[in-house]
Amino acid sequence: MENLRIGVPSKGRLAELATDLLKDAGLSFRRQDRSLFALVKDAPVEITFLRTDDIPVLCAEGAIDMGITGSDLVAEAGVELVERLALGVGNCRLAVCVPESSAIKTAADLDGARIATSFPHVTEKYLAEHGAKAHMVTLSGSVEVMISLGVADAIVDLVETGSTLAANRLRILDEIGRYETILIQNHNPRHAEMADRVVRRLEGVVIARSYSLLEYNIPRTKLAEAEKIAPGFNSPTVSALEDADWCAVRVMVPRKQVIPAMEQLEAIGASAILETQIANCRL
Ligand SMILES: Nc1ncnc2c1ncn2[C@@H]1O[C@H](COP(=O)(O)OP(=O)(O)OP(=O)(O)O)[C@@H](O)[C@H]1O
Ligand SMILES: O=P(O)(O)OC[C@H]1O[C@H](OP(=O)(O)OP(=O)(O)O)[C@H](O)[C@@H]1O
Ligand SMILES: [Mg+2]
Repeated sequence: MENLRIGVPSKGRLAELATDLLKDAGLSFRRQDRSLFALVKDAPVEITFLRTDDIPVLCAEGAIDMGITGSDLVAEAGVELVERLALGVGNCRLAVCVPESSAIKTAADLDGARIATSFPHVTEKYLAEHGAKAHMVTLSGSVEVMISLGVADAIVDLVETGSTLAANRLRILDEIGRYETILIQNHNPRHAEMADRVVRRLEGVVIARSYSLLEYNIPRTKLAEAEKIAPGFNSPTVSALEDADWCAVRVMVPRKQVIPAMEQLEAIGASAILETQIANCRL
């Protein structure tokens, strides 16, 4: 059977994120210099390095079976694909932005305006939904500067921290959508069984990265209360201790909730509370 082909960003902010995820999932490869192709060790998989924004269309066309790219770029490409897995990285929003002092106050005010963007299709759809028609200036980058260059009255661009907007004295008029890095697949992969294995492997890493393992000892009388604080992915594992009044608990806790959970557990009488990072998991 032919190898499964996975498209991975060759450069830009998603390149390293995607490569690290695949390696952590046991899909290791070595990219030589600027080569556009690599074989995965010990699996019938080959990696093709492509531009992030070309990955959706190349996947839909069948040149690659799977790909790692932004869901914003999938929406913009408007192609038929299967979204297999959200990868928990690359979170951003697409927003309509105007100068802080602009007279444009609502989406309807965009009627007749000039809008600079790298997302013309998503923008046109948004404008149509708001009954507005605008002159589109389509660019591949540096969109925020187009207002001060006098090319546009508004922009539609990705916002992450908001620092680019602040630096250019722009404000968000409306949010069009929220996006993240995803694993996509075409409808007829060359190696469907391997494609499912890639999904399961990456899922193990994605879940492991977003959870920690908490272990603690607690008086049995407080166990029910402790389980409310940290209910776990499935349910906590409880083991007996030499002192029959106490038990030991192991539970998965979302990373962001670990510190407050530790504090609350301590407050109800837990002791020896340990956090361990999970490298990989199958649940
Ligand atoms: N702050 C952000 N700005 C832009 N894209 C982001 C941001 N955060 C996450 N992303 C995601 O990264 C994708 C852009 O990936 P790309 O490979 O083009 O990286 P880049 O660093 O913008 O490269 P380039 O310098 O070529 O523009 C976006 O489509 C989006 O899915
Ligand atoms: O909200 P922030 O955290 O400031 O991030 C958003 C900025 O990052 C991206 O630009 P990028 O760095 O990719 O430059 P580019 O315009 O050359 O693509 C995006 O196009 C915004 O300009
Ligand atoms: Mg960019």
